[in-house]
Amino acid sequence: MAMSRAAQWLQQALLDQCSDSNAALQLDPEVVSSLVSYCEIASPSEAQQYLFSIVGEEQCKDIVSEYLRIRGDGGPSDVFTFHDREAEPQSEGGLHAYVKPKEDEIWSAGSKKTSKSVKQRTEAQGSAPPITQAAATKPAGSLSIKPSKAKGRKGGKGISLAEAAEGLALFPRGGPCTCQASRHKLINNCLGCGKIVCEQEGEGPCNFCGALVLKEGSDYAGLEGMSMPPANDAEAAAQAFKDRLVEFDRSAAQRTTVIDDQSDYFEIDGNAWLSDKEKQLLRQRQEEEERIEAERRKRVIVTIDLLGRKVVMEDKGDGNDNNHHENLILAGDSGTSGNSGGSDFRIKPNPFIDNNPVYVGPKGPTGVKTDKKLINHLQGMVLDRTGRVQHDDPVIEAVIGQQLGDIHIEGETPSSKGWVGPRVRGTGGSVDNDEAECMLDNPLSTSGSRNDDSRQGRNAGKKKHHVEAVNDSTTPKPFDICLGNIPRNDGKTAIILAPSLLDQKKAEAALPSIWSDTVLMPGVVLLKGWLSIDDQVEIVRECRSLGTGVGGFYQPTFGDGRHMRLQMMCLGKQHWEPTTSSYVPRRRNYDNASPPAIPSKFSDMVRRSLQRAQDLALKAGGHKLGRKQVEGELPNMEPTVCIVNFYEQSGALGMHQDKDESSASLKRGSPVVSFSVGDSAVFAYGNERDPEKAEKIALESGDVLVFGGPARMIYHGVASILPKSAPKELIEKSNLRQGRLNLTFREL
Ligand SMILES: O=C(O)CCC(=O)C(=O)O
Ligand SMILES: [Fe+2]
Repeated sequence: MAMSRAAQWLQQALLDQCSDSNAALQLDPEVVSSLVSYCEIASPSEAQQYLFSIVGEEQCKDIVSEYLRIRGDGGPSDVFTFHDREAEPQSEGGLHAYVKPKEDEIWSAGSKKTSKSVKQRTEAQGSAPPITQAAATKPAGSLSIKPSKAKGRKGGKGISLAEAAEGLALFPRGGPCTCQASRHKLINNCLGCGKIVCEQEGEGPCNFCGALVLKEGSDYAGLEGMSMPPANDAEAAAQAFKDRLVEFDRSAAQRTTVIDDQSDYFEIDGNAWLSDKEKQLLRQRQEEEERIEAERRKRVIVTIDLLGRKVVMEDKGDGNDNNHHENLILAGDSGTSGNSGGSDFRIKPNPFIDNNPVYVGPKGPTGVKTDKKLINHLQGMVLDRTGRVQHDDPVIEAVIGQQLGDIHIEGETPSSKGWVGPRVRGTGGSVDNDEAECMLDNPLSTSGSRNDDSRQGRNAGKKKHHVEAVNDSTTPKPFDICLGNIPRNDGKTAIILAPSLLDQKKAEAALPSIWSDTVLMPGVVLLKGWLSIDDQVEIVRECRSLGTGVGGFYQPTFGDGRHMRLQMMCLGKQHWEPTTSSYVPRRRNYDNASPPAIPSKFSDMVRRSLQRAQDLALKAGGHKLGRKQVEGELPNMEPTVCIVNFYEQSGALGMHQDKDESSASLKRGSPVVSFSVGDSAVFAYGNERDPEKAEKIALESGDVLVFGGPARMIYHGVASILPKSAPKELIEKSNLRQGRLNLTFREL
């Protein structure tokens, strides 16, 4: 092949240099011609690089630049050095040339002897530089070489990555180091021999075995982005799978979270993995948590429902926060709808209690139909109240008497069962909890306690018959109408409050002032203060004694399970049973006890008072006409039954007729004689069931009311009790607790 002008020039220049006996370069002509022929097929940069590494940069810099200039590939200013590799142009024809070392060549990485050894070998063997045609004709772009990091190195050669990977190439970098990455940073372990390569040694072939050692993510020798596109789908899938595995492995540590709660919470002191500081921190945390828990236990949450007249407190006994009463959220009375389920919520439920107060508006509790004519208890006389008879007057006294400061709520629930509730100064005893559950007894409502038109109770629904033996230990201790040992109930926490003071004052103010005996209507006579204080004290003593004995006071329940808002006992021949609204010899609904006899003193008082009432009735217009009953007349009556009621402050009795006595007695108009002792009551009576249409009077302690004859079937009821209205003397002498004692005598 004919040599180009540039090649001829190069050959001559090199020979001339070698012919100089002083020159460092001593090559024989054959070697020179091999060099030239390689340069001819190499790209300018490769030719330059090649010449620099064989001949030496210093020695042939000028020759190379002139050669390239003649080749037309750049003049002296275009001379390439290792520094300029980034700007390396494509070789002519897109060919890359590279130098493949002979198999027996040992390349010492980073050794400056490289060019020399090649030179020496070349000299010794007189052979051409190692150029293979195959490599020389490798297609462009198949491999590219990025600039070496060992900038400024003299010598070096173009290599393929395949060579580099095999550890055959020389990579310029720092000198050998034996620190094993203890002094310098770690590059990596050699995958060939395991040598630890440090930064001092740098990336490149391992100094020991020659295998390529690279940093993770290295772009050394252009590895970055050099990956070949997958040849086919299978390869692509395999590569993707490999990448996924590698990524999974790489991020394994981040994914794995170890929660050592044993050492976090339970084992502090003996934990070998914790430092002293960590132990201290954990101890502090534990103490803080224990403190918060102790405070939580001490906290007592009390809901005072002024509208619903109730006090309800958290029962923490079972340790469960049973918050399943969200449907019982208290609603304020909007004044129009009275819809307790409306959006007009005023009081949030106490989340800790089972018995959240339920607001019952004029329409009654949600889902319960009540008479729409029920009287709004906030207007005048309290006729429409919700609640039950209760045993809790001390706390009511405190609340009503605005002595809230007197209530000492004890910090902790002493037992898991009941709340040892508010204690009131001076009473010494705990406040009873209300055992009743019914919220529906609307006093004076037509569907009230003594429902329908008489003492005929609702037979429908569940009946709570208590037919156990009288002395059954499950029977609660009878109610004591006098202060002293107050019997406890079953630990439920709802307490029904009496009407607010405002309500009571309004009710009182609305009542007519009656100072003397009066015929209220034909057949209804009020004997004002007829019972002397001594009589009253006697009545209290007898009732207390009978009431706490067998067949004594109990809180009756209607057939539908509702409780009456009073304590009751019957005296005489029969027991009136609210579940059936009938007279029975024994109270099957409760403890099977038979009623105690009516004390003769009582019967005597009845006879005398009735006599007085009859006289008044006659004077008022009633008179006898032969055997014919005349309007206003009150017939005689020998009491065979007495119903004794004790109303606490929230007690009441709905509008009803007394019509469970014998038909003969009723037909005759046999009068009912009623004694009132203790706190005053707002008593309603009239010819209609509608309490709004009823007359209201105050029945005070000592009053006797007689209704019979033409008024035997009047509707009547107790709207409310006026607290603290009992005569002081009576209280002092009898120790009667707050509330009202009422005895109604009738003939069966
Ligand atoms: O307590 C009252 O004044 C009335 C009692 C009553 O009506 C009854 O027991 O039937
Ligand atoms: Fe009655």
